[in-house]
Amino acid sequence: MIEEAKGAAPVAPEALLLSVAEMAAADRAAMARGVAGTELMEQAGRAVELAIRARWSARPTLVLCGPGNNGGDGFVAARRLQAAGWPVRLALLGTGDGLTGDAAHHAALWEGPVEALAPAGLAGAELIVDALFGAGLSRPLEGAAAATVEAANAAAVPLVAVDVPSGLSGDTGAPLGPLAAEAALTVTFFRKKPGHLLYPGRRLCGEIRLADIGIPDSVLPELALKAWQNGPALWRSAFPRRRPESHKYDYGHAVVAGGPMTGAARLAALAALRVGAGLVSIAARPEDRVIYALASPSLIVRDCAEPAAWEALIEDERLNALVVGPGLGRGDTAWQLAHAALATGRATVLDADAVTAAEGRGHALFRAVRGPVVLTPHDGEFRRLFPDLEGDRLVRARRAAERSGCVVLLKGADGVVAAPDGRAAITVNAPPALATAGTGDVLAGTIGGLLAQGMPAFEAAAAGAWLQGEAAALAGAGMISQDLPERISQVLRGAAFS
Ligand SMILES: NC(=O)C1=CN([C@@H]2O[C@H](COP(=O)(O)OP(=O)(O)OC[C@H]3O[C@@H](n4cnc5c(N)ncnc54)[C@H](O)[C@@H]3O)[C@@H](O)[C@H]2O)[C@H](O)CC1
Ligand SMILES: [K+]
Repeated sequence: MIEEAKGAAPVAPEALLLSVAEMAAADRAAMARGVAGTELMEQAGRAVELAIRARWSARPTLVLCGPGNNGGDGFVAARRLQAAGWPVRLALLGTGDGLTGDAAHHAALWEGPVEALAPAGLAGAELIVDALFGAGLSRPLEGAAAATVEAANAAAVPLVAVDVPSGLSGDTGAPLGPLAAEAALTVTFFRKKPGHLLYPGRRLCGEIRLADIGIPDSVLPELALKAWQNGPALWRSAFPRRRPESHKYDYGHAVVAGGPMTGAARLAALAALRVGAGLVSIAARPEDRVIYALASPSLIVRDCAEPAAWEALIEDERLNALVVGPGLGRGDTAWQLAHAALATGRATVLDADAVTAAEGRGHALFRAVRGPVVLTPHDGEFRRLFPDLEGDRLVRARRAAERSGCVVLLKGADGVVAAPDGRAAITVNAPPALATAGTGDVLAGTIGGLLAQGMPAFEAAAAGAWLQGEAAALAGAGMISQDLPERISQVLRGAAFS
């Protein structure tokens, strides 16, 4: 289990996400260590200049500066682009009286004219730099700022956002109000924010470039450090290692509760096998026995005609990971099987029909949680299980995890894995092809297979979500869910961590 404690060396420091408030704390901590604010700003503006010059050749550029430090970055970028020979104009929101400190310092270094910010000013620009608002945005865009951003979005001119597209919340990835800039490129600093990865923010940012501006990583232990961009760095140390001297019992025994939709349970079981579970069983109704037996000679089919048989079956503690939900169908069976699984206190994945069966009675389910449980709802299932939770996906997933005592994987293109202790990971590698029937079954089985091998629940859910994305990318656009289990093996064969 990755234990996070303030002051501890952070896990996967390069994948950490900082909230807007944590970023400001990092800035302050850097300055407390003697890094000058004007130097941070110079480096931020330099990062913007270099990112622009790496992608575009010199062209008439208009830099839009806001009244604060985001604007200060814009002044630096404008000055540096001009020094590199670019034709640069600068337009400022307001009179500039509000510019203080670092921003005033850099505004004074700008030798060109300062225009008043207005939509008409966009005429002739072939590149726009949006340095209006960043971390300090506190209300919807209005007045000249709103009109100019609206005109910029309508113009067929690439826009480069400084830190975050103006109008967008760096924490939620949602615009504050009806309007946010649409960027071709966003240059941000020190660490990404959740808003860079959560939709629509991920789309509005365009390409994201992360720049080091001189804030030392040594400031990190002072910060909360509970959110990451999902990737192997976050859970590699907890990933099952294949050892030559091991035998299959070392890799656990996952059991999937089979139901009338046999395809779903087969997908889940095959995924558990492919991700390396030592043994995988399917608890099958007699009438489905042959179908499951034909799915793969590696699958063990156990007769399980009704919930009482399931309860008897899972008394066997060698079955150390239980997957309940895929293919069970709506109705009370899923609820009974889920409760029996939770009562064992063993690692359990509740997916699809098991999540839906808890609709309106989540508390009864959560009270039954005794051991590591991973819930894998999509948006609709989540809303039915946690109808009162508001906020962005990161906030809602965290609250659901805290309330349920389970790891919650809120599936989606910006999937969020959240643990009851507040840790969270946002997945960025889910290709659109994943929105296909059956991928949830594969995901549930993959996580079950990792739990069977002893991975802690948060890391297993994060690794499962990431593997799913990589496997889908390998499978390509025409992917169907049954391609995925084999592709997961392919990803593992090529991975340095398994
Ligand atoms: N040392 C540092 O902190 C560094 C920060 N960097 C850049 O600074 C911005 C954050 O700057 P800040 O001054 O806190 O806020 P903004 O510039 O984003 O906003 C300015 C100001 O505007 C007011 N405001 C908020 N919303 C609106 C609105 N809708 N309309 C009008 N005015 C609004 C509010 O008072 C804000 O304070 C960060 O994003 C970085 O770009 C450097 O990059 C590194 C050093
Ligand atoms: K901006």
